Amino acid sequence: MAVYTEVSDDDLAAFVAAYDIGDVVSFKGIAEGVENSNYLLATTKARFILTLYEKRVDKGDLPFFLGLMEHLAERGITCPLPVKARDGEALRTLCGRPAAVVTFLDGVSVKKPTPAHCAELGRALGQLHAAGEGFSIRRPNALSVSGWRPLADAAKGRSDVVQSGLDAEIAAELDVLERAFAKLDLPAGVIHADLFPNNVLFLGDRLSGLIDFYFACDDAYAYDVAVCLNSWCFEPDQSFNVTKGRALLEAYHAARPLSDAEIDALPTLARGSAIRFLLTRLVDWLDTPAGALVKKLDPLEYFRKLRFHQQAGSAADYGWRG
Ligand SMILES: Nc1ncnc2c1ncn2[C@@H]1O[C@H](COP(=O)(O)OP(=O)(O)OP(=O)(O)O)[C@@H](O)[C@H]1O
Ligand SMILES: N[C@@H](CCO)C(=O)O
Repeated sequence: MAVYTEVSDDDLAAFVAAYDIGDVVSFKGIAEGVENSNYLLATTKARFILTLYEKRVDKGDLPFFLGLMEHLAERGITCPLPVKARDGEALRTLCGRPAAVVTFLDGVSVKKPTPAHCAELGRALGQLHAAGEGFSIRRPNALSVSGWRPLADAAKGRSDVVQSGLDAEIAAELDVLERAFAKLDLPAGVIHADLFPNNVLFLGDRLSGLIDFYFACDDAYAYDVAVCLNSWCFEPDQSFNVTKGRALLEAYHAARPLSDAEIDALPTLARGSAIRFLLTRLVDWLDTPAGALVKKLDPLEYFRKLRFHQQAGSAADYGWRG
């Protein structure tokens, strides 16, 4: 579910009246997503997504997210474009929550990405990184290496109910990663940081849009590549598909060339990205009450991915041919 805040007809009518987007034709909550309340809003002019930003989104970050989507859309990236109301503001309030209207993108997300989808994704990610250059607002990645220990502490003493020995495994991994990340000095800029298949839309085999920029931040570009290797290139049996990895990396490299340092860092970055999603899923798993409507995501999926990366010797294990 992702409708935490119900919007009444009167509230909606008053809200839409501030825009030049036509009259409401239909308004429907969207089930997918876990962070915010999303509605599909159809008007006499077009379709839009209306998002009410829920508790986990820091209000102070919204100018970054909305400004970034505008910056990227102006540079040819197919991402939602925030729609300004007549007073020139895209960020408004609805039902006591910060809210925005963005353009609707056609397409569907793929459940089982093929190598062709991975190539499309790699190319779009490279283009996204290049297009983000020059964006003026900064947002450090709160879920990078300095954010992992506090998450592990939040789960400490409880994670063994998910898997015996998990606390100790996480602590040992963090010791390794904190040292390894301290040595990295990689090209950085705006990254999406959560470009999972559910946040990428396709029309057939062609990528038609990127959505959900609410984890976007400043970090190493190659970390974003590692997030995608994790979320696009493993099979349901948790084996890594080298053909998909190669398709993703080669298409990315063609759009934004990877340096030798970035390529060498991939196993470390993939481990880091695996622990990031393991930890956020673990804390959510432990903190979400039984019976809550939110779909809980399996932390152990990322523990198994982490195991693979711990064995990876070089980028060749991800399909990189140099
Ligand atoms: N601009 C858009 N165009 C078309 N569909 C969209 C758009 N924005 C969101 N959606 C739809 O709404 C769903 C939820 O959106 P989104 O992923 O942004 O939500 P979220 O609550 O931030 O979720 P999560 O962080 O779990 O991915 C998407 O899966 C997609 O189906
Ligand atoms: N993509 C995240 C969910 C938050 O967007 C995950 O799979 O853990």
